Amino acid sequence: MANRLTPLVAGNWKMNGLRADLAQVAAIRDAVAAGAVAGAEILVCPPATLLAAAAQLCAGTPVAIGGQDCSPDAYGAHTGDISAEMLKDAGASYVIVGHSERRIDHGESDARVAAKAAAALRAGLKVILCVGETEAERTAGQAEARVAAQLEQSLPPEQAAAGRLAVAYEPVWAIGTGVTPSPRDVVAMHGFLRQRLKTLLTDGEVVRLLYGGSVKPGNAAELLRSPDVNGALVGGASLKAAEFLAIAKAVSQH
Ligand SMILES: O=C(CO)COP(=O)(O)O
Repeated sequence: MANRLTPLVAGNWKMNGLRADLAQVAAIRDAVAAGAVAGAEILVCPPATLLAAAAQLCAGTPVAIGGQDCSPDAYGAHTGDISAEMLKDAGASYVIVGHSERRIDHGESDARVAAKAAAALRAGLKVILCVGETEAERTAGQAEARVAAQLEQSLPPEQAAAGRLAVAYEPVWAIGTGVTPSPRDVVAMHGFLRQRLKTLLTDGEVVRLLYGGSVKPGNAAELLRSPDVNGALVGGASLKAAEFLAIAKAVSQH
């Protein structure tokens, strides 16, 4: 049975954006409020410095704001870290955990990612959990095994996750490179992830599966049209409202 889940189109600004760029958030908000992307849920994840201001701009509108990471701890002596409670307090409703840039740059293990996801759910946030293989793993024929292991080991506890979990498939080699898997490969991996999710979670059928990695206005419709692709996690192309909205339109119309 094919899923017909409301697609989620999420922008991950990564370490980009100064206060002047809040104009992009306002432009996204205005277009969404005017009905430009009816049929898709829109989320912007700015850097932590802009989160409260972005949330204020979007308060009372359908545009959600999210964090890009959170601590597994609620508070305490963890210099530089931000807790899920703080994100929530600043106006976030989502947080991304387990992005490959965090796994690689900060040595985050699957267990730590699972603890972050659990902390986010405890704080009342929704979670986008990222998984994805490296180029070497794909070349070695280990893409599915790698992604399955990451999924299993970084999932938060099932009860907490119900209705509040999305999984993003982001092949590391497709992030920021302009190279994407073929639409066929995306369909195959998402189908595989759907089966794994159904085995692991009672509501695995309705967990949204996002694709991320060099999504652009020109390839969004083709990459995202499979029933098991329930949205996108967009990096570089989410920094400009016009590009992000073009992707969201392509997703909402398929
Ligand atoms: O990592 C990504 C989103 O989280 C994808 O980034 P790009 O869209 O810039 O390839």
